[in-house]
Amino acid sequence: MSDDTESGEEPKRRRKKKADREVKPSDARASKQFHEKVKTARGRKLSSTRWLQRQLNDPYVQRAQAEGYRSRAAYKLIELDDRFHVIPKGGRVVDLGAAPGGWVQVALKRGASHVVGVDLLEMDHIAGAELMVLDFSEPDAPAKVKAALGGPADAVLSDLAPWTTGHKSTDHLRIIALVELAAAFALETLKPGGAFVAKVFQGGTEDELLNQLKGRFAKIRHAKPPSSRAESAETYLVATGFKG
Ligand SMILES: C[S@@+](CC[C@H](N)C(=O)[O-])C[C@H]1O[C@@H](n2cnc3c(N)ncnc32)[C@H](O)[C@@H]1O
Repeated sequence: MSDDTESGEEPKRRRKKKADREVKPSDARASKQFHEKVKTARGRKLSSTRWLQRQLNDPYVQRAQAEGYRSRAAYKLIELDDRFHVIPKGGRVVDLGAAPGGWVQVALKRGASHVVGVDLLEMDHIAGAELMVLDFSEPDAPAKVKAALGGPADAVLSDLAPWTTGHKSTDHLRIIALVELAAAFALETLKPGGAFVAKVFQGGTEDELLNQLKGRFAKIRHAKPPSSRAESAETYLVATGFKG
């Protein structure tokens, strides 16, 4: 996944033995009161040390733990929905790139009646949601998701963030490809009045995507929710009032 990922979970490849940790992430009291400094332990890369330190000092990570959300990313959807009202009560919602499930939890909490979450990674069960392990870039993936949805969507949400290779132009193309797939799916699946929310990265081919979407929605905006880290290139495209 891109280094821009803001999921509350440490990427698996960076996970180290508990004994390497200077401070337990679960020790909420300690992390609330002090800015934690994490020493670089033997065998832990500097990038992992930085990740751990950032997590321990992040108020959204602490809030997610306290409020039972699986990821700090949940707050991005909460903030976007507070502002743009993209999740209608009783609505059908698709969440692309859903793991570990923060957005799915938010969509259900905000009254969506049918939520389909899709990810390459397996997710623990969430009552009331249908979770699919699926590579959304596979040709038959959109049809499978539509079948699970069982009717037109009120909202198509995409927090998809590809795993990066380190090769800049390859990574760039992967990011663009995923956003375009999500947009194409939204255009095919939304019901009139529906909303499309997608993570995009500054420096992507946003102009092309915007041209594709203009005229199909009443309003298209870009928004960076306060919980999205300032140093992250991510922002969200929010298209509302699908015209059909
Ligand atoms: C930033 S995380 C999503 C966090 C999520 N919104 C939450 O609230 O917990 C991005 C997700 O996109 C998924 N992803 C990336 N490429 C994908 C693909 N081709 N198909 C399905 N999921 C993909 C990753 O596995 C990752 O879990």
